[in-house]
Amino acid sequence: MLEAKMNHGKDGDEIRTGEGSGGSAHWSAPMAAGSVDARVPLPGSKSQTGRELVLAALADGPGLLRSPLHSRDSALMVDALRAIGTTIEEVPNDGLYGPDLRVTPAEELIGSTSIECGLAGTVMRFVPPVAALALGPVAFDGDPYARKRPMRPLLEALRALGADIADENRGALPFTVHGTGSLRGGRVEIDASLSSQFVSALLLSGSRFDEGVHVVHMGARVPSLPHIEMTIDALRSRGVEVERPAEGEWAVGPGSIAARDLAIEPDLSNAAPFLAAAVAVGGSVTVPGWPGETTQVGDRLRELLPEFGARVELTTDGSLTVSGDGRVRGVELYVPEAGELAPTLVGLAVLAGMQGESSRITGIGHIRHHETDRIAALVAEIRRLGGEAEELEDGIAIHPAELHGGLWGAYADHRMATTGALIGLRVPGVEVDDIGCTSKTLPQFTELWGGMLDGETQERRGGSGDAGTGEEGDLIAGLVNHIGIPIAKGVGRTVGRIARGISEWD
Ligand SMILES: O=C(O)C1=C[C@@H](OP(=O)(O)O)[C@@H](O)[C@H](O)C1
Ligand SMILES: C=C(OP(=O)(O)O)C(=O)O
Repeated sequence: MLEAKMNHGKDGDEIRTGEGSGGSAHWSAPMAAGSVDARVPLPGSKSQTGRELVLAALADGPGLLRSPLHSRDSALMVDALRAIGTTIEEVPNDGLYGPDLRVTPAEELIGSTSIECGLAGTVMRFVPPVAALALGPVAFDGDPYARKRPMRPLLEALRALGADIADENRGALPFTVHGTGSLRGGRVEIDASLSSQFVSALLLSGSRFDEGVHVVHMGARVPSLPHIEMTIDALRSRGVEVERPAEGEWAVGPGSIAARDLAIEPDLSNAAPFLAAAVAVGGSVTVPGWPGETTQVGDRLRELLPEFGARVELTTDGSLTVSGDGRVRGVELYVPEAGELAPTLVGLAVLAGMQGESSRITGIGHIRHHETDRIAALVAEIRRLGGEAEELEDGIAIHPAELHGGLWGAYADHRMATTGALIGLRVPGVEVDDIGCTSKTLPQFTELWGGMLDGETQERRGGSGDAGTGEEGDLIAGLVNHIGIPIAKGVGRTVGRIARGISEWD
């Protein structure tokens, strides 16, 4: 499994611009020579993997996570839970993207350890309540920008529930949770307007608090509500009753969390740039394994991409196909629930701007607190390539403009990096400064992106083998076709490369 050792910017100064944030070489974003035609199977959901790891560590017996995500964020979560005594073992499977995980909860969670959060919001928010249940101090720290991400409302809520926390950076990383083996719990007021993860964090561990937890949101709009639905869903599927006493309130009673053997869905938010590619350059992209029912916010792409002019089809065998004709319409979108998708949506809006159309994407003020200030970063990078973008208090406006090539800063943010790749499909000479930061949730990004475009090359060449070295990939594509998940040969080759490379990732 990928180890959590890629600390983008960890030893350097705070990452402010995209230039050289991670130390990896610039990546020339490939331009599309024509339309795309590819199937792109994606690894597991970051958000589900993180939740299910936490719940499995707190459960009443050993459990299994099938086809989990293996990426920097998930590795950090695994390491964090191991550090406080959880046993997590890899179990080989037949999947494309790494082993299953068997999780055996600790008899007693232990402290006197430290936890590296990297840039993972899920680790820095979901693990501190678990650490309060451990015996002894647990010190948390993360990447330079992680120290800027809001923590205060959660730390204050945990204190109000009985936790002892020392936060030398006053409301941000680094801080130390002095666990005592239990937490009183009860009713707590919290302002979750900066991140839904504060609510999810309290609910995930809440049933292990002596009095359970009753979370009362006090403040402006809570963003990313589907992620709270995902938390509730995950808890209910493990026998934890979750109530909603009123709007903006969630409660779980004290009790146990059932151990489970479950499968993680593909990451539908990571599907966004791939599906958007079909809108950007025309043709079609299919993501297999699309769940018929899901709480993942990426499912909203089925309504959001048609706003740009795409056609979307979800087949009964669970494949989502997005098709376009290369014309990208401007949009007016208000998407507080889908901040995670916003960088891709903005990328498409930029391409619409190149076709003379204006767009406004609002309801996303909270993405200033994601891996970087995404509103400032997107506007700065779009302008750097000659685009016309404007920061709004709660979003971004894009105006018609031609773009030219140049450096696209990723700010150590995986979704900034993939947005640079998306724009680079239509703008020659886009260089992403730190494509390596896609390892946060999708270490295979460049291979899958190249494979998607190889599929396009194959299509233009009439489907014959083209790259000369693709036998193994063709074999895998053929095999996977045989078991019912057809993929383009180019992607098959990619998966072949990934399969060969898995043991080299760490
Ligand atoms: O709970 C989760 O897994 C997440 C919640 C959301 O955070 P915010 O509420 O901070 O937007 C989302 O953007 C993030 O990528 C993952
Ligand atoms: C906001 C994101 O991540 P995190 O879980 O670190 O908050 C994201 O993946 O877009």
